[in-house]
Amino acid sequence: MPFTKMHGIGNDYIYIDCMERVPENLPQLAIEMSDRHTGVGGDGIILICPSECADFKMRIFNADGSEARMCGNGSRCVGRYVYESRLTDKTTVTLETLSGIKTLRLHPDRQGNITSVTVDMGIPVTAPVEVPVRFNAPRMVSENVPTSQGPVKITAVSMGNPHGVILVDSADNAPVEILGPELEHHVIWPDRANIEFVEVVNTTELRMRVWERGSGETMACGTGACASLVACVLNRLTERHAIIHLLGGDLEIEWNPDDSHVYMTGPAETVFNGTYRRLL
Ligand SMILES: N[C@@H](CCC[C@H](N)C(=O)O)C(=O)O
Repeated sequence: MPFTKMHGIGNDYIYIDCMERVPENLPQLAIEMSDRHTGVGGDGIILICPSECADFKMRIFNADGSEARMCGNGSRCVGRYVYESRLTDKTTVTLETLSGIKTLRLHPDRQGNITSVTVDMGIPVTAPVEVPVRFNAPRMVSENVPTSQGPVKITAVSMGNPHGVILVDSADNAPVEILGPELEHHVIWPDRANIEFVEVVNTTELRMRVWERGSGETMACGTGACASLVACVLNRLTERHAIIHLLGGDLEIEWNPDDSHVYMTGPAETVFNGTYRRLL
């Protein structure tokens, strides 16, 4: 089975062209291929499929085999893949996902390589929640958040998939590996969640680390970056247009006041092509 390894600022997935045929047992395939010791290695797999209502359809499976509804970094890579594989010659591409149809604007350079992609991520859905978990963490930014024993203030944002955004003094020192898995599985979420730890640098810059549902800490999360900006705007901490610094690089996010859509711009990189032979 041919595949292409791609990443969006270090959020790496294995892309499988399913325009002709879809492999069997996708959750198990995602677990096998994503394994960084015994597989190809990645944060999950992404299938590029035909669509009846858009130019293409994207399906994403996390490294633990769970299927997600949307992937920001993945959608940019799908844009680059379909253009550079000549599956389309359009630079505005519609992409069906489990959370609706997204529009991708591809930005080719003079050689025709797609250096960056802007994705219309749609309208976010938000809710503030308080979660009573215990943690030993640096002091949180918000005055509402007590110290080590008390509730954590979370802004819950759906970008088509669920996110819990927590404000921290320092992204570097955030307890991502301790609080991340605890909050991912907290009972407040009907189907787990992605957890973002966000440091406000200034009104147009954030630093963010993420614990992703089904994949653990990753280098970046596109939907998470969008959710973080939305949470910061709602908490009156930033403007509606900001640069989000993640472990793997930067994303530009805008929450447009006219249409209320969130727009994400960033790179998409191809790493290598390969062939995978399933042994089981
Ligand atoms: N890394 C992705 C999000 C992938 C899905 C997520 N782990 C989920 O389960 O919702 C992104 O760039 O948005």
